[in-house]
Amino acid sequence: MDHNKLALPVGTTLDRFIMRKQEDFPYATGELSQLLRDIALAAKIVNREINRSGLIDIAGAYGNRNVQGEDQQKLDVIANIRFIRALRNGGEVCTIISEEDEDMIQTGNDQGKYVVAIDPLDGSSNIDVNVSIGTIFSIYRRVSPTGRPGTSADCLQPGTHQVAAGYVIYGSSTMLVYTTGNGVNGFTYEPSLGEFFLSHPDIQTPKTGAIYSINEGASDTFSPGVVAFVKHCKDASFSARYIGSLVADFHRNLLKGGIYIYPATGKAPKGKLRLMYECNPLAFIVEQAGGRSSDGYQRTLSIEPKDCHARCPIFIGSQDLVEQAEAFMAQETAPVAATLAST
Ligand SMILES: O=P(O)(O)OC[C@H]1O[C@](O)(COP(=O)(O)O)[C@@H](O)[C@@H]1O
Ligand SMILES: [Mg+2]
Ligand SMILES: [Mg+2]
Repeated sequence: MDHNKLALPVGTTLDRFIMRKQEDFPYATGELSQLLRDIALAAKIVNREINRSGLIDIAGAYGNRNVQGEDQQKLDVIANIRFIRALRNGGEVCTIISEEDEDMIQTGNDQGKYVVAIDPLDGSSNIDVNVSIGTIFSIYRRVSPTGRPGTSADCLQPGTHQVAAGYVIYGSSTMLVYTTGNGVNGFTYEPSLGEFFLSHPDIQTPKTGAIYSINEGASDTFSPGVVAFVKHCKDASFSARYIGSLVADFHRNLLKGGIYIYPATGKAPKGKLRLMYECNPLAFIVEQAGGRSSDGYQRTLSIEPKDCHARCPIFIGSQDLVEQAEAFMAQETAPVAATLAST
């Protein structure tokens, strides 16, 4: 598909962009378009809550723990409610997998063709300190359009089956970045007009870069391959950048070139990040932008999810950097020099 078949000008509204892109698909019925609009609507509402979170009493912990064993922040809960409500009211989604809910959420839209996996609020540790946070979503089509919706066959599909994925970053500006498998486009929110406008058409991530993002606080439990790759980055005078909000670290590296790694650690032997609503959607986007994503060995999108909240290590970003990291992982016991020579 020639992504530029319909190169819409910067400043095109998201609504118009969705509508015009739908025309690329003669058999499109508009349901996915409507679903993307529902997500954009919820993002606008959550954006408003985030922007004024310091003024109203929505800062701090909610007092519950989620299925991950994490203390839920009030904004985690508010964002979760807002997105679930928008997806339920929109009517296109039969089942939702949310980071904040242990079980799959059946919306009651039994005719809904889509399953959505969502991280309503990403970067929870940064909520109260005014650092960029986000929302991450992944969309699948039901495998069994008739019959009981939300079966595990519908919900536990590999990332290669995603029909769309994206994220919202609530930062110095608020942006929505998404793909439907035909390139990646970014839209910036203009609050006074209540509209998202095309600001980053057809995003291509640089093939390489000089930024590495990893929480070195856990480095004493990194595997030899990760240790060797981090040393390689330092020897190459790369810049270390780590915000602690996956969406924000990913977005920076997507635009500037770089690699984000959340490896297996002593505390998180399977990695910390969740396959269905963190790793898969960002892997779909980075691949559509010319980058790469794996667990150090296997392509992220081909990993078979065992359950809704399955975790996996992630190495994601510029093609060359991820390949280099994979070479170190493959040769965990080989001397660094030999590994460098072979990459
Ligand atoms: O504090 P750590 O271990 O570096 O983990 C930070 C990572 O955890 C996360 O906060 C996990 O996501 P949630 O905030 O959605 O739970 C990522 O955004 C971030 O990259
Ligand atoms: Mg997250
Ligand atoms: Mg979250």
